[in-house]
Order: sequence, then structure tokens, then C-alpha cells
Amino acid sequence: MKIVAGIDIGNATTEVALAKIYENNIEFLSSSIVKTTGIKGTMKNINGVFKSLKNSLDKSNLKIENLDEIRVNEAAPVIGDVAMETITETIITESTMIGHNPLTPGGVGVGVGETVKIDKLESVDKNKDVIVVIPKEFDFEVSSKLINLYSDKLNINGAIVKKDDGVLINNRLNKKIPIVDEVSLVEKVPLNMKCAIEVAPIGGVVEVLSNPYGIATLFNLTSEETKHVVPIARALIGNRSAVVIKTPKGDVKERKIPAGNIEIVGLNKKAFVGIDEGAKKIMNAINSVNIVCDVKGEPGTNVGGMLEKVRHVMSNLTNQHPKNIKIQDLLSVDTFVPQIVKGGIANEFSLENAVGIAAMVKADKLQMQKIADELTKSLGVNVNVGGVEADMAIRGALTTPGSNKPLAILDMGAGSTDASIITKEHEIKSIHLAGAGNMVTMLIKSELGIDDFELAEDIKKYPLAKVESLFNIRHESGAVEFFNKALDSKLFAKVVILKPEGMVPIEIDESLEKIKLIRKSAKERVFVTNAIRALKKVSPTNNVRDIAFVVLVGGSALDFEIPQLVTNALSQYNVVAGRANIRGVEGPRNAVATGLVLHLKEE
Ligand SMILES: Nc1ncnc2c1ncn2[C@@H]1O[C@H](COP(=O)(O)OP(=O)(O)OP(=O)(O)O)[C@@H](O)[C@H]1O
Ligand SMILES: [Mg+2]
Repeated sequence: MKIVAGIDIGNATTEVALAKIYENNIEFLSSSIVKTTGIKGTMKNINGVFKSLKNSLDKSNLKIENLDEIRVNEAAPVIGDVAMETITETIITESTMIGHNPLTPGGVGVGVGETVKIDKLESVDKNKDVIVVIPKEFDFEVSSKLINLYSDKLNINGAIVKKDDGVLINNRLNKKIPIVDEVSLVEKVPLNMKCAIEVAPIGGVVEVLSNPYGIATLFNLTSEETKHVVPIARALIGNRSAVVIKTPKGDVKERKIPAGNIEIVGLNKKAFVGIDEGAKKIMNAINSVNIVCDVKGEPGTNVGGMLEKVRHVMSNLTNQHPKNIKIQDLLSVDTFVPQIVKGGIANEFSLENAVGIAAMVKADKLQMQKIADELTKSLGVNVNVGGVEADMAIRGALTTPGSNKPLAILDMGAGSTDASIITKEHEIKSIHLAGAGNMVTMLIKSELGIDDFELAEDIKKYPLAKVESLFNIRHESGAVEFFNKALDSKLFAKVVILKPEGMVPIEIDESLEKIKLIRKSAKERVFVTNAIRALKKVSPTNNVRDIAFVVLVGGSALDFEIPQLVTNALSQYNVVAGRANIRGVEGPRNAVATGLVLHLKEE
């Protein structure tokens, strides 16, 4: 009789399967799961391994001394998956802009003129078009008096105000003008420059300044100049009020770092692609290279910096030369990131197109061997490197009641999406691809502009609801639920995450629909893309259609909508997919750890 443990060190979790092997039988005793410590495939994983192993042994009333052998997976870490490379960058060199949503701007309409500080109106030439700039020392009484006084001599067409005085000033004017208020950095507004201002009616959004041709008309721009104002116009879309000021060329200087190109090095082929061509072109380039040996980024560019960082981090953690760290796969996804507009005056944000990238480093057997040796030393138990995750996962998946060979699996983890296929004759083919649950969380996090990974993780995992009153919520499905007891008043009117332990308010200014849309589309962009890509690679004919059944395993298969999204996508290829139930008890979890034990017994 032997007591053995299979340990799967993942990007997110370290899972253990503990079993007793006797004669030709195998009896699984217990399993456990803890958070992985450190980056997958590095020495820091040892802490997590100890903890997970101990949990499992405790459950079975066993001690480390009782163990005969341990198998660990050959771990391929995925890192750099938090990098976002913007492919357009809003830099305003010839114009500066304010586009914000003060609660109560004054007046409505569009006004054009030269910016003049309110105490300098006296010196302005007669009949000139003017936009008045009002710093905080001038209250609404004084400001409105001055504007009224000079409005005979000058064409005062609008005002930019630091304080929240828009309505108060407007109410006191003889001739109404659009007024943008609450401009925190009013002292940065350049003076004696041509300026256009727009205030939309209540409930409306600016129409002229959010359109590049609208700006071009007001400022008499050439077609070349109009191109430059596109990011300005885009940043102003959806605002109630806006200001655009034309400043002399070169007033705001910015160095723009190019997005850069990547080089995909195959066995006997190379492919090149520019990050700014977008995710689809990048993936086409990756797919055009059959066996990827390495991916390199162009030095001095955004993507160069990113891929080099991946190499650097791994080389530091594993004491290898950076040139020996090879990137084996890369997933790129189109996304957008809210970015502060350079040259803006009221901390404006705009949504920039970006490409999110997950890069996977080649599994290094030597490195895993070092971890195994260290574990052998400290545990006093024989620890061996068991095999490639996907090969193990499919063995585990076959313990799902009702499953049989031939079979294909998709292991949807945190860092990688793996696929594997097993024939009737027990031949196994598998593949590791970059990008999984962490990438989804990263997209949610950056597209919603939140800082907290855990919050984004919760948004990914649980459905949403809107708290409509203290006694009812509306679920994202539209269903309304009533409560007998009042909800916490902090939740009132908030969009909340329905976690099993209670409602968690999301403290950002986005609608439920928008959050839901981002969540779902992030899952689609990562998992549908990778499911098809992975199955194509393991299919004997390179065609997804030639696979009949797919079993879904891994933590992301627990998601409440990912399996459905993947299943729907696969049904278009006539593939039947369903969630695994490892050993009839684990659900989609523990496939690799279970497979490691089964593999050990096979030998
Ligand atoms: N209930 C859930 N709903 C949605 N996603 C979940 C749920 N539980 C876990 N996940 C996700 O599953 C992922 C972890 O899965 P798993 O433990 O299989 O990964 P791993 O094996 O550590 O990673 P890898 O295989 O890439 O090394 C995380 O991205 C996590 O957010
Ligand atoms: Mg895994």
C-alpha cells in the first residue's frame, strides 16, 4: 500500500489530491485548495504547497511521514497579464480642453470668443467676442455686475468659472450666456486665446464640441488640424458642458511612446505585427506560426517594455539569464482604458483604445525539478515532477461519471487555458495557451477604472442588482425582489454585487447595464477566443468540428456564465460541452491533482 499526493500548483490556486494505492486499487482520501504563494513555477510556491498538503492530510488524519510519494505539475506561469498597451494616446499639443459634468452649469448654447480674465474686460477692444474667465476671488454678485456692465461694449459669449456659481451668475445677467463652472484649475486656462464653450440643456449632452467637424467649423481648422482634434472631440462625448481653447503650437509638449511591434519567432518562421493593428491582427500573426518558440517586443516601445518586464521578473525569480526565458504564447484582447487627458484642465478622462496582453512563459522542467528537490528535502518525502497540466487534467476529467474516451477537455484556470484530447487508444495531445480568469478580471478592472483586483474579481464572479428602495432590489435579469426588513441605507440607489455573504455596493458611477456588458464581453473575449484556439490546436484535423465532446474543468468553469458562453460558441461547431465533476464529487476542480495521482498509478 502507498499513500500518495498529487499537487497542482496553479497561477491562482494550489490543489492537492490525496490517495491510497493498494494492489490495483486506488482510493481518493481527501483534497484541498489554497491560494498559490508567489508566481507559479518559482520557489515561493513552496509555502502554498505545505499549507494545501497539510489541509488535505489533516482531513484524513494523516501525517507527512505517512506519505510515500508526491507528484507536482510541470508549471507554465502566465505573467505580464496586467499590462495594457494603449494604441492611441490623447495628447493635445495645439488645443487644451475642459470637458466635464458640473452638476449645474449656467445657460445653454455655444459661445466663441477670446479668453479674458474678468478684471481685464476694461482693456479689451470694442465689439470683440469674449469668453470671460472668473477665478474664485470674484463672487457671483461681482461677476454678474461686471458682465452686465461690459456687455454693451463687448460681445460676451460665455464664461468659465472656478466656483459652483454658473446658475447664480446666469440668473443675474441681462443677456444669457453659456457658463461652465466648477473648473478646478481655472488658473491654468490660457488667456487671450480663442475659445469655444458649450452647455447642453438639462438631460442633454454637448453636440458641437464633441464633433471634430463642429470644432473645425468654430476654429476654422484645416483638414490636417481637424485630425488633431479628434481625441479632444472624443473625450468630450457624453458631457453636459465643454470648453475647447486653441493654444499656440507647442504650448503643451509631450513625448509619445509608440505602441510598438512584436516579433513571433517560430521553429522555422517569423511573424511581425504592430500592436496598434489591434487584437485580431495580433492573434492572426500568432496563429500563423505553428510552434511558437519566443515572442519579442520592439525595444523602446510600450510592448517592448512589457514583454521585457515579463522576462525580467521571471529571470529574477528563477536565477536565469533573461535571454533564456522564452515566451511560449500570448493572448491579446481589444480593450479600452480610461486615461487622463494630457493638456486637460479639469482632470478629464477619455477612453483610449488599448490592447491587453497575457504572456505565458515556457514551463521549465529544471526549475520545477528544483522546487521538487527542495520539497523532498524539507518534507522528507520523495517529490517528483509529474507531467504537463493538460495531460494530467484529462486523466482527472475522465473520472467524471458518464465520461469516456475519446474526450477533449478545456482547463480554464487563472493564467492559462489548456486543452487536451485523448483517443480511444489512450493517446493524448495537449496545449497550453495564455489567458484565462485573471485576464477577465484585469479587463473588468481596467475598463471600469477600478483599482481593486478583489472588487473586480467579485464583479466577475457574482451577478449584479440595483437597490431601488430600502425594501426592494432589481436583479440584473429584471426580476424584482422584496424584503421584509429594510436594507442597509448605505446600499440605497447603488449597484450591488450579490455575494453569497451579502450585498456589496460598487462605488463607481456606472450603470448596472454597463458593468454587466463589460463583464460578459470580457469573458467572451478571453474564453471564447481561447476555447476555439485551444481546441483547434488539439483537434487531429485542426478543425474544432471533429471533436465530439468537451469537458470543462478549472476554477473558471465554476463561473455562472463562462461555461454557457463557451458551450454556445462550441455548439456552432456541433461540439457538445459540459462541466466536469471530478471523481463525482469535486465539480470542475482538482482535475490536474487527481490526474497526477492517476498517472502515478499507471506507471
Ligand atoms: N465561482 C467562480 N466563478 C468564476 N470564476 C471563478 C470562481 N471560482 C474561481 N474562479 C476563477 O478561477 C480561476 C482560478 O482557477 P484555477 O484554480 O483552476 O486556476 P489555476 O489552476 O490556479 O491557474 P492556471 O491553471 O492558469 O495555473 C481564477 O481566475 C478565479 O477567479
Ligand atoms: Mg490550473
